[in-house]
Amino acid sequence: MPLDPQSEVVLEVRNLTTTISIRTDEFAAVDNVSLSLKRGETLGLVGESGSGKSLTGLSLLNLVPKHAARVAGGAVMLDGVDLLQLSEREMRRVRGKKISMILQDPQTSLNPSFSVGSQIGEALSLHTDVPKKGLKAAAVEMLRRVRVAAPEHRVDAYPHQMSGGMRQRVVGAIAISCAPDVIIADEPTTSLDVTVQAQYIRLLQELQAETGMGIIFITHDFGIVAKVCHRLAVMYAGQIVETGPVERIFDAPGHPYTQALLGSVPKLHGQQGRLPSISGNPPALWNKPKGCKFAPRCPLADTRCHTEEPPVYDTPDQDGREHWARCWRLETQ
Ligand SMILES: Nc1ncnc2c1ncn2[C@@H]1O[C@H](COP(=O)(O)OP(=O)(O)OP(=O)(O)O)[C@@H](O)[C@H]1O
Repeated sequence: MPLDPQSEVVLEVRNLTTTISIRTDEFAAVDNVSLSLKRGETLGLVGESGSGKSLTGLSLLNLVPKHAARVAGGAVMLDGVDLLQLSEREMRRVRGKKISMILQDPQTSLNPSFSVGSQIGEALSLHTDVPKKGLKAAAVEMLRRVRVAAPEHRVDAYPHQMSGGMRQRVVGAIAISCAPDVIIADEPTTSLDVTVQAQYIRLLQELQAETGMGIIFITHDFGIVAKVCHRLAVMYAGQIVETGPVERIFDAPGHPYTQALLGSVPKLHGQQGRLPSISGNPPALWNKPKGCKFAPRCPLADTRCHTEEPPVYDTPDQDGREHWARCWRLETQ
């Protein structure tokens, strides 16, 4: 789905840093992350396990697990307001209404003891002025919007009485019930089988076309990225190492990490592919290399890569669309 180039920016993240406490020390698991999202745009956040994708998503809603993590710096601008400056009480009003999250496992997002209708109704009553009497009818309407068959009956069902795909639709209904500007979808299809995955992705796209919401789509799966994302941000060891339009990154990845990830992945519009494994492991939080974080695994690294952190180099495409990567090799290009 092409994105209107005039589309306005809805979310702007600047220098977001989130630390994890280990004993008496704190380590940056999200390291100076900056990104932006336009209305109607889907931005894919990709990278290996542990690269900081989920923590980035949680930081945007100020939902990091407080016992272990802390948003230590940066700004998350939504509608001119820095969400990181809001009190927990103010933030509760924003969550769900302006920015929502869909998690990987619908089991953890739905309460097994309440009917799905009452859970959708609760979201609606928190953030909209639908009167109490009208909540059930509004929940039925939401279920219809996420293409749940026989919504008048399903509204009274409990989560365990539904299939995984249907539960994820209910989570989607809750997330969009208040027409948020931004949805963070963290591996929302991982627990679904391939056919249901495809249906769910189509649903998200349809809802996006209807509402113009921006989506940050966190995934391991480049097949899904090719289908749903307009732009990509590739994460490694807590940093974004490359950002650009999806086709551009598939055709001409700038960072050796992205190149390695794409190495054995089918081309755009090809069949689905998980991230292939790259030899070696990402660094531990407490043991990140001094220079480029990827240098120890990079086949192209030279001495400087091991000692000096590379800056960001812009390599826009011929239409001038933003594309950059954090790699010394781009210095001379
Ligand atoms: N609650 C926590 N306690 C301790 N460390 C954590 C916690 N949550 C995340 N981390 C650490 O922060 C880093 C980033 O984790 P994060 O879950 O954001 O990665 P990810 O890219 O989303 O991985 P995955 O794809 O496996 O979900 C990892 O090193 C992880 O071990």
